[in-house]
Amino acid sequence: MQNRYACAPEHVKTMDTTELRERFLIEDLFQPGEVSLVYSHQDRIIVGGAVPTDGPLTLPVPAELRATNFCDRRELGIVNVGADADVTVDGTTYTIQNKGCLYVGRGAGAITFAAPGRFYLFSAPAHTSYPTVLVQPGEGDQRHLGEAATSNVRTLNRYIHPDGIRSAQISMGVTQLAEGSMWNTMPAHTHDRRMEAYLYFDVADDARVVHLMGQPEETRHLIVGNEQAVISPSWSIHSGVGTRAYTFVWAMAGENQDFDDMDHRTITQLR
Ligand SMILES: O=C[C@H](O)[C@@H](O)CC(=O)C(=O)O
Ligand SMILES: [Zn+2]
Repeated sequence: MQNRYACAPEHVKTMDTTELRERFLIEDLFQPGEVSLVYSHQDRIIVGGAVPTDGPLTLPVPAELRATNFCDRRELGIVNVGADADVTVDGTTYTIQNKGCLYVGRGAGAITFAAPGRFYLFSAPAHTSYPTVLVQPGEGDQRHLGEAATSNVRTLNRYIHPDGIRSAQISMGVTQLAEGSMWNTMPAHTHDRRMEAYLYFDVADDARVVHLMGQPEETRHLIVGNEQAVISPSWSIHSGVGTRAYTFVWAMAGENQDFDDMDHRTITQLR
């Protein structure tokens, strides 16, 4: 498991492209035949990618967790960005459709992933246990956002949240841009109560997303390709513009689970 420490905003101001990418962008999360994990000290979340090929893959229990099972003290959200495929938790099999989500509560035992899925993982420490629940695309709470005039028509699906799949601290969902729309989360916001991670997917091979990060008055950008993830500290904006439409998984952890508790910034405040 890769380890990434948290960075202060004063440090981020001084970073060049290479260092920004090393610290905040995860380019190689989806490796054929492997489960890849990155431990971030931003709220101690773990992001991962599981790409089963020849046979099912078992979620490893990295030594860094000092645990017997991955979910001994953690909960886990899984979104399938590949074709419909099975995940087995403690002997129960769930078929997650493309863009569907499985929540795995604290206390779960062995977790395995089957082909042809491409599974994105987001995990956080959990103080209590909630049931393992599957939600398929379209079954979450949907918000239709944006306008053609601002090139940000999109559908936001909330899966793990206080009125949906319950969790100890994870909030998680999928936002899909309409054809011809390119912007997400502009006007931008921060939420000092929560960190957030984005996984951009369904990005065309010859397309990129320009992800905006940093303090609102001191922004930086990352050029992001398909199935690459970005770690967004609580003090950072997280917004993106693609060279064409794309989809992303967003997931948060931290002090609260109040989705609308955001510190909004106007477009003209950004620097
Ligand atoms: O705090 C919430 C997150 O930034 C995302 O849910 C935003 C998003 O999906 C969107 O505006 O399209
Ligand atoms: Zn946010």
